[in-house]
Amino acid sequence: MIEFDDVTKRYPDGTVAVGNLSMTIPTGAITVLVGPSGCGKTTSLRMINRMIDPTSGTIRIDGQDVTSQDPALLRRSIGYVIQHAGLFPHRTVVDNVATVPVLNGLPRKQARAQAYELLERVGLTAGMADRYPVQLSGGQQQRVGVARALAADPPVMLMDEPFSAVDPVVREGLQKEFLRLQGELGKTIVMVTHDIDEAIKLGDHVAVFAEGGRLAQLSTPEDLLSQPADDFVAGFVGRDRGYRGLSFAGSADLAVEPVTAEVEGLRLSLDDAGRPLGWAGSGGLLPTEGTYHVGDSLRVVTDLTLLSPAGAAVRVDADGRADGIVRQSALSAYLRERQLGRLRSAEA
Ligand SMILES: Nc1ncnc2c1ncn2[C@@H]1O[C@H](COP(=O)(O)OP(=O)(O)OP(=O)(O)O)[C@@H](O)[C@H]1O
Repeated sequence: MIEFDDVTKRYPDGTVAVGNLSMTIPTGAITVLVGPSGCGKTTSLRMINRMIDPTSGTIRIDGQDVTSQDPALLRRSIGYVIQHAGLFPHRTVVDNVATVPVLNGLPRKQARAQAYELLERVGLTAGMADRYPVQLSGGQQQRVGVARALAADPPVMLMDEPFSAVDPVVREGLQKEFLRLQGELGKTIVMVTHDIDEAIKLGDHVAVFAEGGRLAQLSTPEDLLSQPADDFVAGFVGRDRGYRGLSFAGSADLAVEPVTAEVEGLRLSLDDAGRPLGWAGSGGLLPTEGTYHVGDSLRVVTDLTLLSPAGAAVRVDADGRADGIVRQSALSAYLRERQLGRLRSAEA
């Protein structure tokens, strides 16, 4: 657990980058700091590993005040990943990853063997390990950055815009890999981004910062979307928060109709095994535009009803056989009831 206790950072020119910040960052989860430019996210992150010291207040990691620890040793015990990876250009990839373990006293041979393993774990081939950073793509360099931060097996990792320097496709791949890795490792991760979508996708908890390092809200992504603390948060989260919030809601409770039901003059056509072929009507066969499974979110179902020529989503079982349909009207009645329930329970 990382605790900020009434932390303020005032730079010598008088700028208050972080003002009276108190928050608790839980162990073993991803907490994302998000907010507009200049609101103190990076300053807050860097105060955790003492790259910046607070003007007042205390930061504790597992109860221990960070200022009571030697800054160099503290930094080696905390993984740190930055935008553009920040690799040592004159060292090979494998040596980049092995650097901190060697500084920590691990024999070089062992550190390199471990580095090869880590590089494989983040999706890089052994052939890439002996190259220099400049010989890798931006996305590959970011992977090396993550491997390097993980090399000393630190319980805490700080990540400052780790995926922002790559194109959207590579970025999505890196985000997925990162979540998979975190699922295995369960580190305490603090990540900075200015991208609210990334925060919602990656964060178990999201801290929204406002001007002057003021913490506007710290909550789960779902609560952030459904119950923003104030107008600033609501505005920052964006206008389609209702729709985006549906990605956190399961569809298992949503009632389905039999696959034989007629919808808007169309009927689902099935193959011999019961798998959907399309919507059949007087004009011929129209595509279903996708199907969903019982484990999918309400966002997936909503999207399908928007795309479907019948305005209905088709549910399939594990073998791809259609086992129900949901029409827009039924979905919207369900969503309305759900929202009313949420508002009532928030009031109570
Ligand atoms: N060394 C410094 N001296 C004076 N002011 C600084 C210094 N470093 C940062 N600041 C100011 O402190 C405020 C917070 O900066 P910080 O880098 O923490 O913001 P941020 O939220 O990470 O921004 P961004 O998303 O643009 O990276 C900004 O107004 C910035 O200009």
